[in-house]
Amino acid sequence: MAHSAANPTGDLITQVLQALDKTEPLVSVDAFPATPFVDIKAALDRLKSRDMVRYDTIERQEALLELEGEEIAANGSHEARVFEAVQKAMEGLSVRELEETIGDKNVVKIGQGKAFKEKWISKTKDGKFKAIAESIKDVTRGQLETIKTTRTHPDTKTLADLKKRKLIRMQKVISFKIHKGNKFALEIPDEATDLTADMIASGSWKTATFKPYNFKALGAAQMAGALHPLNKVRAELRSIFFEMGFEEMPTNKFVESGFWNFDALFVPQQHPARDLQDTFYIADPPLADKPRAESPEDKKDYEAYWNHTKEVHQDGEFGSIGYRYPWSGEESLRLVLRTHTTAVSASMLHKLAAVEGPDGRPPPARYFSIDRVFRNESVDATHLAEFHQVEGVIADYNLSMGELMEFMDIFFGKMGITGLMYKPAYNPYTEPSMEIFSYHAGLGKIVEIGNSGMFRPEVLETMGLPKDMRVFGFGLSLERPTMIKYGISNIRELLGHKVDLNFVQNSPAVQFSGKA
Ligand SMILES: N[C@@H](Cc1ccccc1)C(=O)O
Repeated sequence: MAHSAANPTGDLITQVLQALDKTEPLVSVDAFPATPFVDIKAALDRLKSRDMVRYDTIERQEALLELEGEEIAANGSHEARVFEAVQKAMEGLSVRELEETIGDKNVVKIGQGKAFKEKWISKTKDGKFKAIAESIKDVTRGQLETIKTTRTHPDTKTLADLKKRKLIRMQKVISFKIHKGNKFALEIPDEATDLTADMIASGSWKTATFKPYNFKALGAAQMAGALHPLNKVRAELRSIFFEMGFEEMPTNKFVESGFWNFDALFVPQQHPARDLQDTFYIADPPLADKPRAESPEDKKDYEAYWNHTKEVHQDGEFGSIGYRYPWSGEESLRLVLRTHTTAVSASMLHKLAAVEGPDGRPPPARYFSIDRVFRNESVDATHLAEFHQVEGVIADYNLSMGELMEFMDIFFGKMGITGLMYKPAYNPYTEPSMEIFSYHAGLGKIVEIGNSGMFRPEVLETMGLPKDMRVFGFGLSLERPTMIKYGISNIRELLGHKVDLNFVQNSPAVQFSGKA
């Protein structure tokens, strides 16, 4: 908005008024050929709103000389130059001599042909050019000179002709034809912007000139709400999940029991992830109630599931020998800030086990969530104690690893990430587990983009899911793709109190194009 054109200098306004005082109507391109159109218009609009001028917009075609046209206007047409050179040499000129005199082979080549045709020159027996005309008239040069000064030519045929010869070009010029308005004066009078109490008291309002309202003026740009870059990427990812048939999981609880965050996922109670260094524990209240149904429709026996989980940890089942340690019920009830949204996936899968599909068995399902998780990490440029996890879970009968890798290709392909690579990894709840990598051309290196795996029978069958139902899960952070997308190297630019609001306000929308 603060463009200079919207606020023309007083100088230009004074110049317009003075020029108009002498010449009326005044044509802006003639009076101010070098002043930008927008500046003139802004000045005129200011004067017009005060009834000091009236103006009409006029459009006209102007003829401008091309480079060759300029040269002819300055030095004469090719044929005229040939004639003049030949006429000056008493003995006539050979082609080479002519070329030397004029210094441009091209001028000689075109010029001598035309000069012959016009019967200005002829050739002697010894091959020299000789002038035969007394004098000539260089019509083209004359026409171009006229155009150079007037930017047009009275004969439209001449204009068309010169344009065809590429000596001139036509250009549309917008100009203003300006007349004096009813309140014309040589300068804008002093203007009051507001009617004040003082003016009313003194009566000066009666004679004051008020600045006219400009109802067309745009208001100052307002700072409106803007989606945070993480939200923009999140929205894009959600639409990819929905498009691929996923259902969104309810991830509204940040606090979970150790049971859902760890035990249901067959994470042993001595696992380092459960250490204070890795997990935030809640002090008050320290313990959750035993797992239970949260809605009357949920007919699962949570108490039995809790006990069954204990048995599988201690002694194993479903082909597993278990961990062989005394499982503590109290440890499983300790409240934690969830360390992954897989805690929610666990409770979703447990519920799925009770759903009867058309054939009486749990139907295939696809769940996803994108929400916050917490880890007791040392904070650095790329790690905070909290981040957003993108999680997907696919449950189906007889799923194979090949199908899952195919799915990953499609899913990440939609985000523009291609050429996935896998590395065997370890999660207590999946076997096999695979870290997912991709080559990032922008960074010039291979980056880890996620973690994945097939849930173990100890997890699924304890929940009551059928043996031949396989469940594949994967997780990635929302921050990583967002940082890459926006070229951010420090996570604090994205999260926390140091975030630059201008960046949030102006970050472009993300559209995963499906291209890397
Ligand atoms: N929970 C894993 C991601 C994951 C989800 C589901 C299966 C396998 C892995 C993580 O936090 O990295």
